[in-house]
Amino acid sequence: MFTPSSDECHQPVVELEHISFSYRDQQVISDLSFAVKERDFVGIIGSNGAGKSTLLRMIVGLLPMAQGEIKLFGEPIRKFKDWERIGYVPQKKAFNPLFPATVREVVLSGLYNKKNLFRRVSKSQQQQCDDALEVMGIQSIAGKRIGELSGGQQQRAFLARAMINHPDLLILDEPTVGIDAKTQADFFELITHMHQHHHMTFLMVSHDMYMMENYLGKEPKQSSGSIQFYVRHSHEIQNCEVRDLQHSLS
Ligand SMILES: Nc1ncnc2c1ncn2[C@@H]1O[C@H](COP(=O)(O)OP(=O)(O)OP(=O)(O)O)[C@@H](O)[C@H]1O
Repeated sequence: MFTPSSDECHQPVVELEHISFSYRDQQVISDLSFAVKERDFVGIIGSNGAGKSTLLRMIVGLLPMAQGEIKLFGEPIRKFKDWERIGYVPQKKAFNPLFPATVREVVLSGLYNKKNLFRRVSKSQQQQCDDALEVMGIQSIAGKRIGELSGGQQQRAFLARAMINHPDLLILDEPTVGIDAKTQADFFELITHMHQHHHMTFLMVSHDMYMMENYLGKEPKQSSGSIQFYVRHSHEIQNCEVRDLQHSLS
């Protein structure tokens, strides 16, 4: 009987095909191809200015692609509409600490898109918000102003915001910058737990080599320019031949 290999039995979530990008005359990304598959944890490292944030911003549709093709869940990005399937936590420097919103409001804003910006928040949406706050362990600070929180608490709030729609893919841009070592370790434990137990796919930029090597191994799977991709599959992926065998027997 044919049993697909772990690489074959999980669908691509993000496909980058010969991507190039320039800011005016500065070429930042050149002919990059890479695929993130279901339930991968992909860590991206690279020197300052290598183009990591630019790449993530292209993937979430914030920057137009100059050349090449990006597919999300198998669909070309220009046709893709299912943005709820993707949670994105941008770099912290993109956040204005004077922003006058509470943690609850920030988390709820993850539900809004252009269509429902002015709708009242329903009971079930409040429940979704409570669930996200609970998963991140920040229910007790839901009423606090986001700007008053510590860096680690803010990161949890932004993660809860990205999680509120139960995304299949979570994209994180340097999520632990500016937070202490203990909080960083807790944060990594939280996201690796989510990777192993919540069947999610992760794409994360980080300068934290210790975490990368610890969770993703010492060798990058691929390098492109000065960007390197480290990959780990979740346990479910390693066992997917078994899963498929069980499916075919049931
Ligand atoms: N809006 C912009 N306009 C012009 N140039 C930009 C813009 N944003 C980034 N750049 C330049 O593009 C290059 C790549 O930037 P990017 O932020 O993607 O790098 P990075 O790998 O994420 O860096 P870091 O590790 O420092 O966050 C840098 O040289 C940067 O100065």
